[in-house]
Amino acid sequence: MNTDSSSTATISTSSDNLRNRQAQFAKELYGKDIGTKSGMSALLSKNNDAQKEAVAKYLKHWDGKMDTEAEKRRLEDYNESTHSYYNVVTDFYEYGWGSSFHFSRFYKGENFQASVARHEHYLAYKADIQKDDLVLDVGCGIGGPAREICRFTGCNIIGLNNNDYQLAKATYYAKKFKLDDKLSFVKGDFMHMEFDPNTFDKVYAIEATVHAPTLEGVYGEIYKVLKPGGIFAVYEWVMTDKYDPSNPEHRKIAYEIELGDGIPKMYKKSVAVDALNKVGFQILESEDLADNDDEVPWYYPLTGEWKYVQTLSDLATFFRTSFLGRKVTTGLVTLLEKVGVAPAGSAQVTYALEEAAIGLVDGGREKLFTPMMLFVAKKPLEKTK
Ligand SMILES: CC(C)=CCC[C@@H](C)[C@H]1CC[C@H]2C3=C(CC[C@]12C)[C@@]1(C)CC[C@H](O)C[C@@H]1CC3
Ligand SMILES: C[S@@+](CC[C@H](N)C(=O)[O-])C[C@H]1O[C@@H](n2cnc3c(N)ncnc32)[C@H](O)[C@@H]1O
Repeated sequence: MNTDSSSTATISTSSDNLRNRQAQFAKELYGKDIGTKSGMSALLSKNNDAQKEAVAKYLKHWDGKMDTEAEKRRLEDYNESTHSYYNVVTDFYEYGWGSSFHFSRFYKGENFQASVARHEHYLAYKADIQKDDLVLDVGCGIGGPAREICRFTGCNIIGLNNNDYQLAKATYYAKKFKLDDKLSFVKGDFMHMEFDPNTFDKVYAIEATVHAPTLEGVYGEIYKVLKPGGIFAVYEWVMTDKYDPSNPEHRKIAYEIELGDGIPKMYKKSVAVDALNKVGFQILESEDLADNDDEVPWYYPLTGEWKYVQTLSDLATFFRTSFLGRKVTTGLVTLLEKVGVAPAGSAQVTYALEEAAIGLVDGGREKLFTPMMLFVAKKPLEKTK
């Protein structure tokens, strides 16, 4: 009994320490008006020493080693490592992609923003989100999807995130767009949720739970906080059934995705299915939305192939995300870092993002990887396990 309570106290003290340290660090990195600047302007105003430390903390696990020991270290350090990853990539993401940090399908004639919003609406529809529902957004980024889903359905959303900088931005935008009566954002690790059990009507997660060291861990936490009868809908990042980890070409692609996207370990689809079942969910639907003959593939903005661009309004986004645009960004950031305008380590981040882009496109083309494995799962009314 004693041992139990003292170990619980030790765990919560150490997680409080981590939380305080991370919050303090974000303030050092971004200064007191944290969250109010965007993209390149935010990047250029970062503190040099703090940025150097954040880049080192992210990249220390990515030294090319693919053995089980290296993987174990990445899995153990998932929280700090992911936190550091988003401390250094968030401004690039916002500059290159916008405020929703996920992929989407594209229809002919549909522009980039419309496709991103439709992908979010589709998940809200699949999760059966209704007006005034209390909804949890697991790994909410800077709140792009939460703002869109709130406008689309009229629900109330709590966004959970372990990154202080993104939380500051999400909170700032909710206020700016007058959605702060419906949206709130809280700091927390999705592997150890602090909400009361059976709190939420619906839960969704968009391209976030892939950062978990184990899918069973994060799905188990979601199951706990969802009300009985509630729905969980997720776009999961997984390697497809075609992926063979013993094939060096396949493993190289998975490693590029892990490195460039700050993921401790990419799992296969079957691992996600087993994890959902094991924690008690009843899977209502599972579909790989990337497994189709779409004329415009989901990874097109990263290819640099002009033939896919759908509207003139997408030209700026397409240029920034394309191979050529990325080279221009890397060159400019390298120059700005050399003359002391961009913080130290920024160029290294652009190299890592380049690996991400290459791994994602190769994984997409070969159908070894999908960023949109849709699972719709229900927490049964009666306890089944
Ligand atoms: C990391 C996870 C689980 C999801 C994020 C998905 C995407 C939003 C990102 C994956 C790779 C990112 C890159 C960029 C934007 C956001 C992603 C597409 C850039 C285009 C941002 C601008 C840089 O100069 C190049 C980046 C390449 C990778
Ligand atoms: C690719 S972003 C997606 C963000 C958002 N869902 C969207 O689509 O814009 C992944 C998100 O998961 C969050 N995340 C990663 N690990 C986490 C953890 N252990 N606990 C809470 N959030 C986490 C990151 O901080 C980031 O906001």
